[in-house]
Amino acid sequence: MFNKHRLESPDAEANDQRVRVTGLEAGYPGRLVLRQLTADIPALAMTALVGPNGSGKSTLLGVLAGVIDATSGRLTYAPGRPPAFVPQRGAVGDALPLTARQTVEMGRWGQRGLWRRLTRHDRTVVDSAMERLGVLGLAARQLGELSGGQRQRVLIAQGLAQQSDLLLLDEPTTGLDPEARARITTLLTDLVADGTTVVQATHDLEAARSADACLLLSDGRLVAQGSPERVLSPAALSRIWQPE
Ligand SMILES: Nc1ncnc2c1ncn2[C@@H]1O[C@H](COP(=O)(O)OP(=O)(O)OP(=O)(O)O)[C@@H](O)[C@H]1O
Repeated sequence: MFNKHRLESPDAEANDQRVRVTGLEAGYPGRLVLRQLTADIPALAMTALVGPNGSGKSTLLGVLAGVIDATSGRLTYAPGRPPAFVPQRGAVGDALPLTARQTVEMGRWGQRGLWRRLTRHDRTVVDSAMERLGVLGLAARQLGELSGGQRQRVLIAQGLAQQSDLLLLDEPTTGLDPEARARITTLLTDLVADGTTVVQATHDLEAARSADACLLLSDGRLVAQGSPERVLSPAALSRIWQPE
């Protein structure tokens, strides 16, 4: 598992990190968001991205996932599969004419290609992902008809179906009831134990405190990284969330 001393050491072996981000600048047309961001994503660990609204968490996830291009800086990935990205459920159109099952099946397109039929193995992976998220019973329902929390679980199942060793999630437990939240938290912990590197943006300080590492962002810059106890100190929290 994750070795905290290694993360804090400037001599950390490159292969302790799943992703190394160096001097990253990224954003949207006409709007630079991430500025000179240098950070490590430790391998085989849970990393929480924390920071106020608009601090750049989703943008950083988008860059790590390869859906937002960096304008400068370097991203170094340890050998592994392409990342699986689970966006915020609000970022996924309600009007898509897809069932829950078809949505999860899209997670297999990376391996299978867009037009090929899914194999028996693909269907087993999809079933198992849906079962783990408790959404098998919703398989035939239209995505747009599901409640927010149900849709969230379907999107996480889609991420799981990609069978990546790097899972990026944007606020995976926001809007879930306590039982569903606990289920996702347990699932993510199990995935890390099984060899997945998990990165989640979250406003849930309890989830962030139980992560192996935290990256604290403010205004597009990295304010701190390391163990949750160090990064989420009362002083840091009051400085970031209650500016003068
Ligand atoms: N598609 C976009 N086009 C232009 N600006 C954007 C876009 N998406 C986000 N931004 C801006 O980028 C900045 C960072 O947004 P981002 O969504 O990365 O923050 P966040 O930390 O994830 O916020 P939240 O906690 O509210 O989800 C914000 O100022 C936001 O307004």
